Amino acid sequence: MTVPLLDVRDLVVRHGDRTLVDGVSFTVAAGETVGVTGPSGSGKSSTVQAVLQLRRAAAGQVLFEGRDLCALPEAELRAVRPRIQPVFQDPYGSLSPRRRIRDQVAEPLRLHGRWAKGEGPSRVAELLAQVGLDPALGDRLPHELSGGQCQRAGIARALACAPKLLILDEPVSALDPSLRAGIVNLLLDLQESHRLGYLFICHDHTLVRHVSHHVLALNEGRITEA
Ligand SMILES: Nc1ncnc2c1ncn2[C@@H]1O[C@H](COP(=O)(O)OP(=O)(O)OP(=O)(O)O)[C@@H](O)[C@H]1O
Repeated sequence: MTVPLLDVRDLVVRHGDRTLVDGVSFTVAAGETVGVTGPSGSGKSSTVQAVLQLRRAAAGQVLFEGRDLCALPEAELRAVRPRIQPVFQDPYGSLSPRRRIRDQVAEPLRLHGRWAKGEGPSRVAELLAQVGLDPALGDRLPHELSGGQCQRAGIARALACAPKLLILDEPVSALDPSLRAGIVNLLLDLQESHRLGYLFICHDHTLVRHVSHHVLALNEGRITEA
């Protein structure tokens, strides 16, 4: 049996004596999208923060390629982190406002030892082209791009980490409706070409059902429908 990319088992997240996530289990296979919906305050962000190891799980397991991230020593966790990349709602918020797009896409390549001398700049241009951006836009600062272009640049930066799983936290809801389909189609194309797994938080029921292989509905920290 193949090991799922992500296997979340009986996840519990608490804040003080409040239980925010109460025994949530699901899997995401490579190349598959799992949608997460639910009203505000139902535990969607707390769940993905625990998957990203930004929040400590009080109980349960977060198995990524079979290894429990909650139990990994920090040094090993650091090696796994680049494989799980978040894409957030605010396209400008995920980039540094004062650094050129090119440098921000290059940074993960340098950090993770994939900046081959002489090939780095062409790799950045390739990543920008992969997300549908003219590589010349690499010279710009985030505020010189549209929201849609900026979200694409954020996705290029995530791809520079050679991820296997993207955590898409409302990735199109802050965008002008006319730009949303372009980003959704880009994500679908990238999923196919890179066999990426997606955990896709989305309030829009029509969209989440359109793009997801499975949908989890959360309510008060529990899955009410799978
Ligand atoms: N740091 C915190 N301190 C106290 N309560 C928190 C904290 N983080 C989250 N909560 C509470 O936990 C519950 C779940 O919040 P969470 O952000 O996970 O929900 P959500 O489904 O992502 O909501 P939204 O759609 O509004 O982002 C909410 O009642 C929230 O108020």
